[in-house]
Amino acid sequence: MADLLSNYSSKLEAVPPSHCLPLHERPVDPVEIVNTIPVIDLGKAKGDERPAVVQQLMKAFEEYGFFQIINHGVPEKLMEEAMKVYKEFFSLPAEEKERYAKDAANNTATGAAKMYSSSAKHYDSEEHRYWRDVLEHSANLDGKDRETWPDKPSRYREVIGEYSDELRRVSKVILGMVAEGLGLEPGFFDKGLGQRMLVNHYPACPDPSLTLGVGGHCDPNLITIIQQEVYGLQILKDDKWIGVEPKPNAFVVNSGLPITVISNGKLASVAHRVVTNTTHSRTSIGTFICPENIVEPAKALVGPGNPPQFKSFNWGIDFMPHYLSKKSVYHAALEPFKIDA
Ligand SMILES: O=C(O)CCC(=O)C(=O)O
Ligand SMILES: [Fe+2]
Repeated sequence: MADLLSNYSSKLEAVPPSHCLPLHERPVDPVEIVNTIPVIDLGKAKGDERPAVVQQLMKAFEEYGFFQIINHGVPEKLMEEAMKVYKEFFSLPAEEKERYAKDAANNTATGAAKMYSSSAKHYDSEEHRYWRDVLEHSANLDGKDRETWPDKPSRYREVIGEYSDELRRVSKVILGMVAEGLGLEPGFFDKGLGQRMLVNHYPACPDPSLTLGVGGHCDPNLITIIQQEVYGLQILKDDKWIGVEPKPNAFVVNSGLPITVISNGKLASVAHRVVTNTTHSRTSIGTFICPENIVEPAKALVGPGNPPQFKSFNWGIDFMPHYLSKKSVYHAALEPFKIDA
C-alpha cells in the first residue's frame, strides 16, 4: 500500500498529525514570489546571440541554480495535453493508482512505473510525511519501457511518449550549452544519460503553514525540467526562500548535485521546496535527466592549480543509496565524495 494522499485528502478538514512537520521545518515566514529568476530565450540559442545566451545560462546557474526557458519548441498543445493527462491520472480511483504502489520491498529505481506518497527517501521509516503523491517512471530513448507506463488515462503512453521525446531534445540543448559554458567538448553530456518522469501531485491542503509539499532538498540528477501552472515552488537564495512565479508555456530548469561535481564546484545545486495552498491542487511534471555511470570532475577542468574537489563515483551504485539515506540533507549528499583540500 502506498497510502496515497490523493485518495483521502479531500475528506480531511485538518492536517493530520502524520503530516504536521516539526516547528523548524514549517513554512511560517512570509516568502516573496519573484519574477527575477532569469528567463532564457532558447530561440536565440542558435544564431549569433548564442554566446550571450550561454553566458546568461551560466550566470543563472551560478547565481540561482535555476532559470526558466521560453521559445523551447515544445508545442503549447502538447504541454497542455500532458498536464491534463497527469491531472486525470491523479484523480483516477484509488484501486487504479494502487496498481503502481511502491512499498518498502520495491524501493529501488527500476524502469517500471511506481507511485508513492510523501518522499522517495527512507520511505518505510519516515517520521513526518510531505503533502504530495508522486508518479515516477523511466522514459528511455529506445521506448522499450513504454509498456510499463500507466495505461490509464488511455492516451497516457501516446501523449507522454511524445512529451518525453520533446523534453529529451530540450535537455540536450540545455546540456549542450552547459558544456559550452564550462569549456567542455560539445558532446560532453551526450553519452550515458537516463531520463525519468517524476510527476508530483500536491492536493489542496487545509493548513499550508503546518506542512510542505516537499521539504528542502537538492536534486540527485544532472538537470531537472519542471512544467508547472500553480505557484508552489520556492528556492533558497542567500539563505532566504523565494517563490518562483509560474510563467505560461515556460519550463523551470535547475541543476542537480552531479553538476557540481562535473563542474568541479563551479556550478552549485540549489535547494528548493514546495509549499501547498488551501484552494488549488498543484501538479508539476518533472523530467529528470540522470547520469548513468561514473560522475567525476570533468578532466578538462582539473589540472595543476585546479585540483579535483570530488572523487569519481558511480551514480547508481555509490551515490543514490547515500542520497536516499537519512544522512543526506541538502548538500550533505556530496560529503562522502569530497576530496579535502
Ligand atoms: O513541484 C515542483 O515544482 C518541484 C518538485 C521537486 O523539487 C522534485 O520533484 O524534485
Ligand atoms: Fe527537486
